Amino acid sequence: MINYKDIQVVFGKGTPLEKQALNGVSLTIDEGSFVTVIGSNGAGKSTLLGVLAGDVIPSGGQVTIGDTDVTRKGTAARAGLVARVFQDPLAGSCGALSIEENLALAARRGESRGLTPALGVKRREHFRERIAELGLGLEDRMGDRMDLLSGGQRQAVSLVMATLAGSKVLLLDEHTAALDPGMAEFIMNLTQKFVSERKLTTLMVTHSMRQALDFGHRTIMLHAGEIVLDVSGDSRKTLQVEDLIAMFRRIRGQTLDDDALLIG
Ligand SMILES: Nc1ncnc2c1ncn2[C@@H]1O[C@H](COP(=O)(O)OP(=O)(O)OP(=O)(O)O)[C@@H](O)[C@H]1O
Repeated sequence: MINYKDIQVVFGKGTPLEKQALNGVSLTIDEGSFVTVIGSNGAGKSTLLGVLAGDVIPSGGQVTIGDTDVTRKGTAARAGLVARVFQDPLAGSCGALSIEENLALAARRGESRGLTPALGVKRREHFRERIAELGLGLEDRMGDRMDLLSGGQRQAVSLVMATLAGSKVLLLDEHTAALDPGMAEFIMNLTQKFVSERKLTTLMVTHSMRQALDFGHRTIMLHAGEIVLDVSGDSRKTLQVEDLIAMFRRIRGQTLDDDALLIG
């Protein structure tokens, strides 16, 4: 179980650019639950994920993952607990390293260094099998540099990387936003498969209202650093994309320029 308790995040405190990114967010997420997170630009969505990943340390409140209080732990200290996939496929991997080398690094997240060889024969075979499962033919390109792959191929490899070290929490930050619709669908199906097979507790930020309702068990909407909508169960099942867009409009108090962006 994940618990955010009265989380406050202030960037640039005491400067003219001071920004309250999260304002007393409290949220409990059951183990194995898949939560979709929506909200306008600057609402605090990435910050919410950052607080769990450890790259944002809150100025107030407490975050726990299971029995572990991670509030003040940095990213390295919780690397074995939390995995993250970003919008930019290269943000979570190293473009100059091969697919295989990236997988080797990902598999060692949260492990103490020097105990096991990063690329032993067994590990190599395991990586090859995991990549072959993607059905993209990348198992024959294990030595290719990551930055030679297409955006969709990189996101597929990034998802495999995120599930290699056995982290039970998966954070997805608009991980299909830069992909064409066909590839976005492929990556979402893969995401769904990994999440359900591995029973991952998942938070997925998306600007697509369609994705927000089609995937997961629960949807939350952030606005100005606060949770303004939290739906699950039957009330979520009956919710339509149009309802979400109407709420979005009401909360933002303005007309959206491009509904297609949100629906797609
Ligand atoms: N490191 C930082 N330093 C200063 N301000 C920041 C920092 N990170 C985020 N912010 C500010 O905090 C607010 C929340 O940012 P956040 O990235 O969480 O929003 P978001 O909902 O993910 O937005 P988007 O949909 O545009 O990605 C924004 O006003 C942003 O400019």
